[in-house]
Amino acid sequence: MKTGIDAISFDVANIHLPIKTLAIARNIEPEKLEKGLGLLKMTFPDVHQDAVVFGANALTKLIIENKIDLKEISRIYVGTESGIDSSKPIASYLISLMEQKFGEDALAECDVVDFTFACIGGVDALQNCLDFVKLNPTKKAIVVTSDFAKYDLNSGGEYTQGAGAVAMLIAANPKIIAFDENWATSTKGVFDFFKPYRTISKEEITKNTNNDSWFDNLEAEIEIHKDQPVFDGQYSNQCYMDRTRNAYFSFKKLKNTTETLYKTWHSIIMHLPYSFQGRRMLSEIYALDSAEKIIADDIAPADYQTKIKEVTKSDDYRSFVTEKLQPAELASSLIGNLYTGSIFMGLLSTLAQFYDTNKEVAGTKFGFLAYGSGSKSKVFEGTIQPEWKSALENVKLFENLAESVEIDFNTYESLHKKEQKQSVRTPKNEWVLDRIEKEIPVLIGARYYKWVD
Ligand SMILES: CC(C)(COP(=O)([O-])OP(=O)([O-])OC[C@H]1O[C@@H](n2cnc3c(N)ncnc32)[C@H](O)[C@@H]1OP(=O)([O-])[O-])[C@@H](O)C(=O)NCCC(=O)NCCSC(=O)C[C@@](C)(O)CC(=O)[O-]
Repeated sequence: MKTGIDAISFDVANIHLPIKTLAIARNIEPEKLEKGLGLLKMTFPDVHQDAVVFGANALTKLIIENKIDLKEISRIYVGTESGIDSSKPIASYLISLMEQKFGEDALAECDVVDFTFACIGGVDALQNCLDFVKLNPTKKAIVVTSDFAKYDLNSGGEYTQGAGAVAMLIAANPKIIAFDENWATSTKGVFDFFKPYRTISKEEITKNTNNDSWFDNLEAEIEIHKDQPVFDGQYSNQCYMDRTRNAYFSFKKLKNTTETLYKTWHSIIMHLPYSFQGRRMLSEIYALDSAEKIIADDIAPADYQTKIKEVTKSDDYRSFVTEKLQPAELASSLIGNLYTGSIFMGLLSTLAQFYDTNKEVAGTKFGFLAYGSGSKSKVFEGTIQPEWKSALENVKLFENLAESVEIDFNTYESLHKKEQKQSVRTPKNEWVLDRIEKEIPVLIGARYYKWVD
């Protein structure tokens, strides 16, 4: 029995800063970002948007556009690294919003949970749901990936920001893609990118307050969470390369094949923290797994890096990139990093590109290289199904992205600093963050959302 993705939908922050505007403001050569990293636009959440809003909008679209009977849904598993609570998962918020929209108890028997492992949490949720459907073929699951990739102002990650969600229906005999049995994993505990709790002293917190008695209960130090990660960019690239290479060659062993694996893949879908990450990172695998052995595994480390760099400049590699990777890059250039959603947006971008150019890809194999900082890679593959085109009819990815509203640099900075109070875009037919409870002490921090017609 086949299992895989039966339907797909998405929601992204539909306001953006042109990357050129950011480059000029930060005194970076625009060509570096546009031609070196492949960036064109950077989406950023509006005042009324957060990871719950993106997830709820993608999920609502998935349900309505595919006329999903919620009684058939046994699980909604969320991949995210933008949790807004250490206890209550985003999945719990999604359930309450779906009940508001589709009726009380609509999902009362549905199992829901968040999966967190940086950008690979959505792939972990997918693998888990596939196993569940294999065991329970009459049941269905939904995977929602939702994140806000926010970096500090002026940091090396600033131009890779983005925000949004992808939701997918996982079922037996799927319409879009059926995944194969083999999944290879490579894991190593590292500090390439992480979002630690940072400590702040009671003295620091209370120095500007008028001795409010609520603060008496504070411990000497409390832990605060910041959306922006601590990261080492070039080291994170090295970890990405090491994990994906190891998982790729483990995958070959699992398949017991000596043929050049990537040649058997019609398209390659990778985690894209920015558009050109895949093409910059895949050159090592390309060279090591080529029939001609472009580089040897055992050359001296200094030469090794130079050789890999040379491979990326070759005509062969360039046409390989155009053929197998570029369709996945297109949406990433217009959105930025979606963390858990990036790899699935790459799949959607590839299929939308083939849909719009009327290319038939049913029966072809797609290879997936997932990565999450911290760090873990998973390599797996799937076959595009005969009904993929009809399943994509309503998605209209590039039409939707073209409607994104441009913002200027001052608006971007005031949104980033949370100084902006008024939404840039008037919401329509979507979920919005209504308010966050500020009253002390009961329900402080509780978030309330509403549907806007
Ligand atoms: C991604 C980095 C490291 C980039 O770091 P960087 O220092 O901005 O850029 P770079 O120096 O690595 O590369 C610039 C490229 O532009 C080229 N260039 C230069 N000038 C020009 C010009 N004038 N015209 C044309 N091209 C130009 C230059 O030649 C080079 O291309 P290359 O030759 O190496 O292919 C940085 O943005 C960063 O630290 N980002 C945040 C972390 C990150 O995204 N890491 C990626 C791997 S980890 C990951 O993917 C997981 C993650 C981040 O998504 C989190 C999670 O798992 O949750």
